[in-house]
Amino acid sequence: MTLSKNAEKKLAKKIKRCQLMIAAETGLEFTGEIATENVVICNAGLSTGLQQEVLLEQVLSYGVSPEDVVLPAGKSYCYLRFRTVQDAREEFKEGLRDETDVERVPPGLILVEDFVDEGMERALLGLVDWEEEDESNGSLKHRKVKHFGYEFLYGSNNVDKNNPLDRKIPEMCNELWIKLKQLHPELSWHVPEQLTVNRYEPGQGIPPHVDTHSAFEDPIISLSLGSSVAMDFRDAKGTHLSVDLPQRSLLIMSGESRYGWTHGITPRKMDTVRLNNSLTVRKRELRVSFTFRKLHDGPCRCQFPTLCDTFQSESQDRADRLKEKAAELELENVHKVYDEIAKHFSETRHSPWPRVESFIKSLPAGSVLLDVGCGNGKYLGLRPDIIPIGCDRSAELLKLCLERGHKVAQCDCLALPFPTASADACISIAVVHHLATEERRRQALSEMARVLRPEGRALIYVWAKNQEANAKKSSYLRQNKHNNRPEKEDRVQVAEHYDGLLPVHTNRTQFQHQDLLVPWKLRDVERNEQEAKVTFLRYYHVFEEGELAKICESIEGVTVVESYYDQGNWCVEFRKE
Ligand SMILES: O=C(O)CCC(=O)C(=O)O
Ligand SMILES: [Fe+2]
Repeated sequence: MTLSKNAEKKLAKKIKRCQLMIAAETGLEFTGEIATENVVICNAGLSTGLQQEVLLEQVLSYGVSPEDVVLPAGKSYCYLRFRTVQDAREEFKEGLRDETDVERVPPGLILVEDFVDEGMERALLGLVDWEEEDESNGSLKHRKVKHFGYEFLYGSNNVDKNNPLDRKIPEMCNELWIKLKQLHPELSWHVPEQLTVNRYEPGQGIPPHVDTHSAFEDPIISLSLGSSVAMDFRDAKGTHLSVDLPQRSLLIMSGESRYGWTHGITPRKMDTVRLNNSLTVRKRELRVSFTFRKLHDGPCRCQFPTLCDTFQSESQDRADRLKEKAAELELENVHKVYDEIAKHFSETRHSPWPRVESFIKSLPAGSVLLDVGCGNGKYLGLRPDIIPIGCDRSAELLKLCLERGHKVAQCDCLALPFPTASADACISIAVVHHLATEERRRQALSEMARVLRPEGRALIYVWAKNQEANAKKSSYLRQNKHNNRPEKEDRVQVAEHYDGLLPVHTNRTQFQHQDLLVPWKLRDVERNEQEAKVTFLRYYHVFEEGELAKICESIEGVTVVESYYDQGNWCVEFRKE
């Protein structure tokens, strides 16, 4: 618990008083253990000005939701009534965690209690004239702010480096750095260039945010003056920690707490404070915080991509580049490769996959079956009583189909040369994962839906990123005869004719990335040497669970009938309405 010793004592006394009063009024005894479905919260009742919503919002965020909240008229306590004693215990455990749990704070967060004394607090508060209207006032609807050095732009949580303010950080603050350096010499602390003073009336707050990574150095510090407050921290996994910031304490957000968690203050008039095994509410007073930041130049290189502006913009750049280069990438690293490896590839592709075969076997006689990306045509000859038509981009693979007497057409799956509603069924096995953007993958699936007649069915297979679903290795991984392990160096190899970086996968190992190049090693027959091999790199986008079904569902007139995992593939059967 982050209360000063004094406040802690005061609160403990108050709680004891409260308990005695409730005991006298109701004849109940306090045990500290839960034996019924009721949990009493002291100093949290109608007479303390508590609103039910405030209580619910806070209690719900900790554990099981209560069936009922009882706020007896004119009393300073309330009851939470749970469905079962078990639920009440859960809540008690969760909401009123023991001392160590309550002290949980985001990693890297340091709280220095009583960082300034009351004299310094008064002096600092006196620095800001809230009546004065000038360029350093931020225009915010719900709270007042004043900026020094640079304006902190709350829209972007950034500053305009080219637009410094005339008003600099007051000199009085210098003693804060000296003290901080003495207390925490391990911090790479720089003298700040920017100060934002936030003024929160009770009931006001600040939305969850992260101070833009690339704009400011680590750490960011914030001094709480005038009132204590609970600050909410949330990480990418959804963990929520409420950290109590006592009056006159200094909050230091460094490392993970600076980069991997958002921080914010929920707008409300009181906070739930947990002390030992008790819960109580504390009214907020006027709080003024001093947040100091040092500007940072260049990109951020943190380990927390979810909240990192640099990572987000760089990955957007990568995605944009990939979009532009998608067709080129597919030409070089899919179509040309299949033409080169057609014969060898075909030798490795004989037996039909059982569930694809049973899909084909389930079709009524006379059905027109379209195989989009038919390869060597291994699914075209399964039934003499249907009309299978294959299509593929690779002329060399189509030659093999023709040799086997199949009917095939050469085309790109993004534009099928077949009339709308002309096929009864469609299969596309291990094809859509060769398309380099989600837009193109959706386009191919939409084309299949278009050519299907109403009620027509399609079966799609794509490679799964996870090759070990249900703790069982896929046949692809099981063929790892040489005990291959992912090779680090290979991952940054540049794909020829593609100006982005794509990792090169190590065959027969789990996928490390979603977009990658998979090597195909071909014996060099020209040189007729057993060992001389040429490596071709095929582009793949391997699918996450649910990804394929989600795209199919987003196509108008398509209903997903089944979505399943089969030997390292994500598979969807869909029907056209
Ligand atoms: O009031 C505080 O302590 C924090 C303010 C804050 O997060 C900010 O200004 O970015
Ligand atoms: Fe902030």
